[in-house]
Amino acid sequence: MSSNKNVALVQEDKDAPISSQKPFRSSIPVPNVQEMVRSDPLLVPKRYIRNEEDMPKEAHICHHLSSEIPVIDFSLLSKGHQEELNKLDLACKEWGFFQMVNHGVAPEVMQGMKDAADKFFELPLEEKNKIAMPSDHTQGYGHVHVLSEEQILDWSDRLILVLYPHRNRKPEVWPPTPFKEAIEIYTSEVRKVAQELLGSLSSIMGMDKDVLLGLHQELVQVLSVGYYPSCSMPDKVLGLSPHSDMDTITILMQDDNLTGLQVKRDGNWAPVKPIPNAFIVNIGDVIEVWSNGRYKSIEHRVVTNESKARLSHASFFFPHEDAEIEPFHQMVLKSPRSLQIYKKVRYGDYLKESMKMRFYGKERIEYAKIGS
Ligand SMILES: O=C(O)CCC(=O)C(=O)O
Ligand SMILES: [Fe+2]
Repeated sequence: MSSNKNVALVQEDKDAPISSQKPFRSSIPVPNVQEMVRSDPLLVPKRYIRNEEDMPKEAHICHHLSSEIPVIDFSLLSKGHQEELNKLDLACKEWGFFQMVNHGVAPEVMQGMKDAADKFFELPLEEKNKIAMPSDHTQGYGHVHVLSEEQILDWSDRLILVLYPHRNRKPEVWPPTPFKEAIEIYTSEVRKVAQELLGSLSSIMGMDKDVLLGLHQELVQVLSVGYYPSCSMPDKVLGLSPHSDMDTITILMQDDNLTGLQVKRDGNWAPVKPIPNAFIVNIGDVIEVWSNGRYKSIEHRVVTNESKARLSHASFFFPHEDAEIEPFHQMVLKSPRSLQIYKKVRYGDYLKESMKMRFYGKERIEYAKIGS
């Protein structure tokens, strides 16, 4: 693991607000992967080759587990069906991941977003670079989480935009119409789903539906459209390093025909096979803390393939930086020996500490553990 060190070589601006303007820390510049593949489809520079233990080896991929990833019916959840709420509880406890069907977002809205994103990523590099991520924040087209020259790089490029709050938007790095419109329509629909889902999560944690959303103070929303080019050596690289999400929940729209996302399960990896038009939802670190570890923010990663590029659309939902995150009393009581595992953290501090660390595995949540 020597070349993926937990070090930050970039200068840190200690006084800069960690606000949602900086959902991630500024990255050092790295090559555009799509362009690299376009100019030489066989080239895989050394910087992308994983250490032995991270290479996506077939022996560690449990295809049979894909069908066990829970499927939750959102329409039943929002009607308060107890059986579906029990399924949600189990899914968050056992998997931290589930597919969500009947979420109410129209297929045309989803397709509109996918088509517009496809068109954007097909544009020549100089066109896409008109909205390139600048060095002083992390919105726009580029890369995030690259903290050192030694870091092993992900086989992907992405477009990252803050949607809410509006005051944190950076209009200068938004793509032009019609992609812009597709983003507005799609993300506002996903926001409604997220708010409703927070209601269900609030219920299964023994609270009134609106409590969890209220505790966010402001529901910060970030979109990350990931482009994972094909790779001539898919068993040597990763599209995205293993990580857990540091948000409350993530709602992902993936390609209906390509599997790339894998979820960690008992030390192995379960591919998330797309169900057409379903969303994939995962629990982030914030819910893990609030639930005192009952619900898990599970590690996941993205693998590439030899023949096709894959696009994914991740919507991250975060609390306001001033929100205080602490295990709910009733969740502590439900824990083995009623032991509280996590302490109270201000979310902005959690983000700040997390971003000093490498984007890898589940190490970042250690900061919120009692005794750390
Ligand atoms: O692209 C994917 O399937 C997953 C993306 C993801 O995990 C992330 O952006 O945090
Ligand atoms: Fe993720």
